[in-house]
Amino acid sequence: MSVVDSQSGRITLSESWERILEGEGKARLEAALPGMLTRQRWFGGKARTLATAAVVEAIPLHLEATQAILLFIEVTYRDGVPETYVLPVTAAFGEDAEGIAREWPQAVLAQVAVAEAGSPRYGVLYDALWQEAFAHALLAAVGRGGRSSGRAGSLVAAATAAYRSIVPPESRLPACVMKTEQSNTSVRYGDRAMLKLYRRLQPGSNPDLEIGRFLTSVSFPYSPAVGGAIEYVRPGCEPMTVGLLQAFVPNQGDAWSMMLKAVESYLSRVPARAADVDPSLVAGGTLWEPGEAPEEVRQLIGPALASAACLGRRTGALHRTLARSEDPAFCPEPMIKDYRRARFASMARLWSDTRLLLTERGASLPPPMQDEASHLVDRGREVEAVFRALLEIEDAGLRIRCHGDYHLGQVLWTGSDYVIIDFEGEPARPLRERRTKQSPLLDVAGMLRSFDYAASAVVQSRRTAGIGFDEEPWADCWSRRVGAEFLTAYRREVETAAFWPRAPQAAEVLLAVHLLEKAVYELSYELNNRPEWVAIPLKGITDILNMNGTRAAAALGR
Ligand SMILES: Nc1ncnc2c1ncn2[C@@H]1O[C@H](COP(=O)(O)OP(=O)(O)O)[C@@H](O)[C@H]1O
Ligand SMILES: O=P(O)(O)O[C@H]1O[C@H](CO)[C@@H](O[C@H]2O[C@H](CO)[C@@H](O)[C@H](O)[C@H]2O)[C@H](O)[C@H]1O
Repeated sequence: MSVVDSQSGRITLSESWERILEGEGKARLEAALPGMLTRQRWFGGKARTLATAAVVEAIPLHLEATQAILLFIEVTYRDGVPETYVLPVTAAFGEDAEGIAREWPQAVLAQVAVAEAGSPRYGVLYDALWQEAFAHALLAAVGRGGRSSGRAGSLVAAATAAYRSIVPPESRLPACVMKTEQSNTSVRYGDRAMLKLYRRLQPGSNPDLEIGRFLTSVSFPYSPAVGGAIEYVRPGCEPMTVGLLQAFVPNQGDAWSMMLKAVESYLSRVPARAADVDPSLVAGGTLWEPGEAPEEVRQLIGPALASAACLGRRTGALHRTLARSEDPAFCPEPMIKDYRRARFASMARLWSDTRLLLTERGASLPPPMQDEASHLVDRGREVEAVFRALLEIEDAGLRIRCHGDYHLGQVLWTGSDYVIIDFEGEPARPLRERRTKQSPLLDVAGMLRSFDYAASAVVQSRRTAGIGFDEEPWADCWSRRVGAEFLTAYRREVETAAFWPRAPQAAEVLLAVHLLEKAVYELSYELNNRPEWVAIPLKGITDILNMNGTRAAAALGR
């Protein structure tokens, strides 16, 4: 039984802390949850007005010598649909508790006291992933397999055949929460394994697990092997993915940080050579028809060209592999009219929501951007016409399972090759949508936008720091040439695949449609998350609207 001290808010328990949800403790925990959730990087509801947070499932976990409770928390907002978040909690007392409150204050949920004969023990209830013993016990539970029951369903842990090659037997690898956490939280076990706990629970398998498990089963060399999963199962419902164990890939950083360095070094070399390079060479070539890059430009850009080509080949290999499966969840499907209609509707919705957001927030943007924003709002019909090309296109190839949120941050550089990670799809979309088969040009467009982001982000930060001259044409040249290298290598890899559209113009039009969709998504992402970066997709959209493929798409859609 638990009671709450009304002054301190501390929850006092007469026996074990595990009885925290009995008596007054549950309401106290639920009152503490909003504050804790909004402090977390992984909490996706920060931009919404939170109304309530309620514990809707509690699964006691007695793993090895550790005790934890896995909580499912239903969060409701003033508007819109509720969300469910996953939070494993455990307790620490005395000096351990003080250490946790000092080092990881964001992990603490509530103050507790357990009444023991005579003097109470004071402690904290906190996110169990930060407890090394729990992290070890969870890893072992995946390897062993097992089930723990909650009120409505059970948590099931299971290993794949790859577990043994990932986790050395009888080992105790140092475990720690990774600082790079984003929408989820991952625990790293030495240089061998990584356990990712998904924070938002949604019905159905997470594509990260589904795609990862498939790629592991065919020994795909350019993604981390999946060693197991933790799922929540309930009679009559699809399992929900709670955790994913995968091989840790020792790496020298992601392709995003590599490309930022490459752009920085390119731009710093330009002034010394600019006078020798004919301006038409800087502006020449297109993404789709780049022609041979002039030697002066190749030399200036340097090794980023070969890196982009390698990434293009790996992306092609990923798509060919994903399209090879006969499993109904993977096997390619024709782009029938109904699918294209649904995609057009989703793109048109994205555009009208983003356009509204841009109109609302436009006035708070810096003045030069306000003009750009209003020009874009005026070009609304043109944007819609490009998306409408999807309805008219005759040969769109096949749709396949894709990465879904492909950008330079989703690729790790091992020192000798690229490894593709995070097959979760765009975190804001429902799982069902993320598992839908799409045109492979969705991923291609994602990566091409990312090259453009890298170039623009460096120009923007150099401009803010007062470095350099008018670097934009040079940055555009970098992103077009590096992007074209990626695209050419990718096309070479997939041109004989059944999913690739046979008519070259169809592929070019499809690419334009997906580039525009991604850039509109980015505009909405930046307006909501990083207003200082809004200029990047704004310029991106204008550039995309001027591409030949986009003009052809708009003509088709009019
Ligand atoms: N298998 C892996 N090996 C090594 N590092 C990884 C691995 N998977 C992810 N990471 C690192 O963790 C970060 C976050 O991983 P990611 O899967 O993108 O998480 P999230 O879904 O939370 O965005 C990555 O940017 C990368 O630095
Ligand atoms: O990595 P996530 O799954 O969290 O993806 C989201 O955040 C990304 C930003 O971290 C965002 O990507 C955009 O910014 C990147 C640079 O930070 C850039 O490389 C990408 O091209 C650009 O789209 C992504 O869109 C979003 O879903």
